[in-house]
Amino acid sequence: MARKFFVGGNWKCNGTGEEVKKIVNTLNEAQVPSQDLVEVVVSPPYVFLPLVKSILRPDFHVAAQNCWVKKGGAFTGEVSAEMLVNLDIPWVILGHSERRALLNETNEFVGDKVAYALAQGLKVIACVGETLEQREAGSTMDVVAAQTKAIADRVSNWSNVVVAYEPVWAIGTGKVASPAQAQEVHDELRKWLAKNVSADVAAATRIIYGGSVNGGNCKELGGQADVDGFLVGGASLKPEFIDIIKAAEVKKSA
Ligand SMILES: O=C(CO)COP(=O)(O)O
Repeated sequence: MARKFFVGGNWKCNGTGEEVKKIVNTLNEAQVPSQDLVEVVVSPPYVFLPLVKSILRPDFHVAAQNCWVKKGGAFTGEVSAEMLVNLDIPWVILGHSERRALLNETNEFVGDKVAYALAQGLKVIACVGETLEQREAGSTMDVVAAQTKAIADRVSNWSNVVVAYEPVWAIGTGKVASPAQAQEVHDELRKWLAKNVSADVAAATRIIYGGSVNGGNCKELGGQADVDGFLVGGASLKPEFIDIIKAAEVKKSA
C-alpha cells in the first residue's frame, strides 16, 4: 500500500485571531491536490484550535501542538488528550524538539505521551531528531533510534502514528537538510522500524521531514523515496505552504 503524502503546518506560538483567520482564508481558497494524494493538517496554538476547526475547509484537519501525558486533573496549564477528543481535534504533535530542549521532555516522557494520546483515539505526529553536536559526533542514528525506541516500547499499533524527522540544526535556521541527508535518515529509520517493530509497520508508516522546508526546496526533498511529506514551521504561516502541499504531486510520477 502506498503511503499517502502528509503535509503538516506547525504554527508554533504565533498569531493573533486576525492573523489566524487570514491564514485559514488563504488555505481555504487554495487549489491543492485531492485528499487521495495528500493529507493536510495544520496545528495552531491551543487557544485558536476551536476557531480554526470551525472555519477551516473540511478536507484539511487540525492538530494540537502538545497534550498532557495522562488523564486531566490537577495539572495547571495543561490540556489533556481527552479534551482534544472532546473538541473533535483529531491530531496532536508530540515530542517536538523545542519541547524536548526547552521543557526538558525526555524520550520516556514523550513515549508515555504518545501511548496515552493514541489510547484516547488521537492520531500522533511524533517528532525525533538530532542536534548539530550529535550529528557532528556521528551519533545521529543512535539518537533518533533511542527516541523512536521509547515510543516503540510503549506502542503496539502504529496505524495512527506519523514520524517526523526534524534535525534540530535545521529548525528555524534556514539550514535545510540536503535531500540526500534527509533520505539517509528516513531510510535508516524505516530499517529500524522493520527490525524492531515489523516489516508491515515499516512499509506503512509515514516518515515526514521537518526543518526549514519551503516552497523552493520541497519538491526535491519530497521526491526522495522515503520522504513521505513534511512538518513545516515558518513557511506554514505563509502562502507558500500551498506550494509545499502541491509537492505531493512529485509522488504521482514516482
Ligand atoms: O519545527 C519545525 C516544524 O515542526 C520546522 O520549523 P521551520 O520550518 O521553521 O524550520
